Amino acid sequence: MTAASSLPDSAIRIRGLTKTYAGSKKAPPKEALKGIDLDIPRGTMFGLLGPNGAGKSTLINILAGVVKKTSGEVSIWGRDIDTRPRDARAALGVVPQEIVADVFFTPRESLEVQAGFYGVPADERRSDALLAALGLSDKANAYVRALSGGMKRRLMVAKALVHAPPVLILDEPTAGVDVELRRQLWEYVRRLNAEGVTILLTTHYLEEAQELCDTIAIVNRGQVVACEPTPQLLRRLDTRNVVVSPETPMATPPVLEGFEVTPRSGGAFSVTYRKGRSSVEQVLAAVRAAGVTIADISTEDPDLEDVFLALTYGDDAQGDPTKD
Ligand SMILES: Nc1ncnc2c1ncn2[C@@H]1O[C@H](COP(=O)(O)OP(=O)(O)OP(=O)(O)O)[C@@H](O)[C@H]1O
Repeated sequence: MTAASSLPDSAIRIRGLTKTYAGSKKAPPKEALKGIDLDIPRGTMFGLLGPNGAGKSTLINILAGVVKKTSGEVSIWGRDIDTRPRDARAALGVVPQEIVADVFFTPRESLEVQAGFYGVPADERRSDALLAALGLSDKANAYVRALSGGMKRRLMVAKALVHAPPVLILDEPTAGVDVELRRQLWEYVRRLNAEGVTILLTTHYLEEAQELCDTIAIVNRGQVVACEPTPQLLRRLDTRNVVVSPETPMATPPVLEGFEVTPRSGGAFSVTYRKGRSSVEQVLAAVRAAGVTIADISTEDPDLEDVFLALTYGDDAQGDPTKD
């Protein structure tokens, strides 16, 4: 057991976490999280990646204390969210997906109110330092409704940091954000991380996660399908698609042993292969061997859906003797 004075190895520790949303007359109950185990090491920049509806927001809302879990254990900075909810929340700053603007306050007032909410004593408040760090000093006394969308978003980052939490969650922080703001935001987040703040970032974008995060967990349909150091995960995701248009359009694409085949519009189909394991040449040979005459081909890099397919496919294929 760790001594009370030492820092936890895991900034966030999750075991067997499930969440089922109650159903209604119109909708059946929804099992949004199906038993999540996750350790987010202290000091890391951790990416939580998944498509729409994967369960990312549910997970984050449970951490933030706004959604009640169905079962499982969660601790933040070594503090159990069931037995020490206030302490657990105090260790966490959350920048939500949606911009929530306090229209009646100036940015400085907004930070002061938030600091008051967390019980930060007046002499420990750092509103001006945060405004400066996020490039909002000259807007300190402006009305929030006069700020641009990007400024409001930066103000939300500042608000999440008023109580100097050791763990910061950024939920889809760059959705709808322009390139320049994205760059500034990442620069600041990297600086925070270098100062020791553990960062948990959720995103739809593999590119964003791979650029920023040292570890990436992929969630799909309420389950963690991968959790690895970024370089290791990227090696596993080394997939490409070959899109084949046959001479005669095919309503049902051929079955190609060792490859994932997906129908495309117009009687075409795509074949997903691992660059490290196969080549376009081998894909084409397999297509021809299946009796297909090729009219045209193109290649494309995978999107997130293909990544999930590749990951799940890889798992299914493990130990499969037919696979070379
Ligand atoms: N309050 C709710 N009641 C019922 N079902 C819900 C509720 N909130 C979320 N869900 C369902 O739970 C599943 C997970 O949703 P969640 O919002 O956690 O996913 P997500 O990965 O955050 O997606 P997004 O990227 O779109 O925010 C989805 O099928 C969603 O429809």
